[in-house]
Amino acid sequence: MTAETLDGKALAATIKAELKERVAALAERGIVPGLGTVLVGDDPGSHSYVRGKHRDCAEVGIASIQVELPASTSAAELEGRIRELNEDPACTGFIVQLPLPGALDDAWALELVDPGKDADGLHPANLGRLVLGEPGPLPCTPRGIVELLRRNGVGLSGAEVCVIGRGTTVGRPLGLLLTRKSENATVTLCHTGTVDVAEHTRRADIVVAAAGRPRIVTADMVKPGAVCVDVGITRTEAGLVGDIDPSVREVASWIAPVPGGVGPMTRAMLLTNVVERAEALAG
Ligand SMILES: Nc1nc2c(c(=O)[nH]1)N[C@@H](CN(C=O)c1ccc(C(=O)N[C@@H](CCC(=O)O)C(=O)O)cc1)CN2
Repeated sequence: MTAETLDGKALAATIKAELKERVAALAERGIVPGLGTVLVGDDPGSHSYVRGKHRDCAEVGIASIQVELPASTSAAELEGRIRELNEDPACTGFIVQLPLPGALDDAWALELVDPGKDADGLHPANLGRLVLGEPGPLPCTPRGIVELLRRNGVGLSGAEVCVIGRGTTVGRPLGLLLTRKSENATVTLCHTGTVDVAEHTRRADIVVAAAGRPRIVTADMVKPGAVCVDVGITRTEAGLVGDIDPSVREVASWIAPVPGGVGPMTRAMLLTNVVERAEALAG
């Protein structure tokens, strides 16, 4: 078997075209959604992701507000810039690009964001809404994974899903999202304390690898016909390497690759959160 590709790049382009129409409809009512980004430090990956987010905004007609700060930024200064965006009427939603450098604490910064402007769905109040099954912005990567599977006809209800990685942006919220009644999957969340990861992945209909450890999922760990979603990105001299070994293609039915799978969907879901919020504000 050679796995078919879950093409996140193509799907993200379709979603952006859909959003462009919704943004045009808002513009006719005099409403322009505005996405703010707060980028601290000089990590090349973070800079590239934020540039991509603003390119996407331009493509669909969302206004961009960019705050760029040096790695030496103090907690007080960062807090001030976040509070400015909370108050800025042109900014309908914003994100703090993670991870923050040095001693700046990710969780502390996320908590400063007005939950009503939390375009990433990572504020504790919005994660709480996810736990309770209440409406609110959803974390972009988990939402992108669910959308990628759904729009390709991969069934989630009743599926055994093994998620590797318990990080705040992907693994943990993905577990919450997949176990909602609307998704109805059974989730096993593996992490560094899991004794035998392969024992869990081999039982799974869907494996999501979000550990950020190159090629940790190999063909012998995957049930024939399973769907595999690669989220981990490691930059090497040879290029980007995912968490899923290329040999898995011979065993899986579908694979979301790195690059071109979940990454573009993360960006498309950020735009979706921004547009949905602007529509809700417009009434
Ligand atoms: N505030 C946030 N910080 C971070 C998030 C997040 O959702 N919110 N997720 C990641 C980084 N990220 C978005 O910010 C992100 C990661 C990867 C991609 C992407 O398009 N990847 C491409 C490869 C691009 C490349 O690296 O050359 C792909 O997989 O095809 C987009 C966004 C951590 N921080």
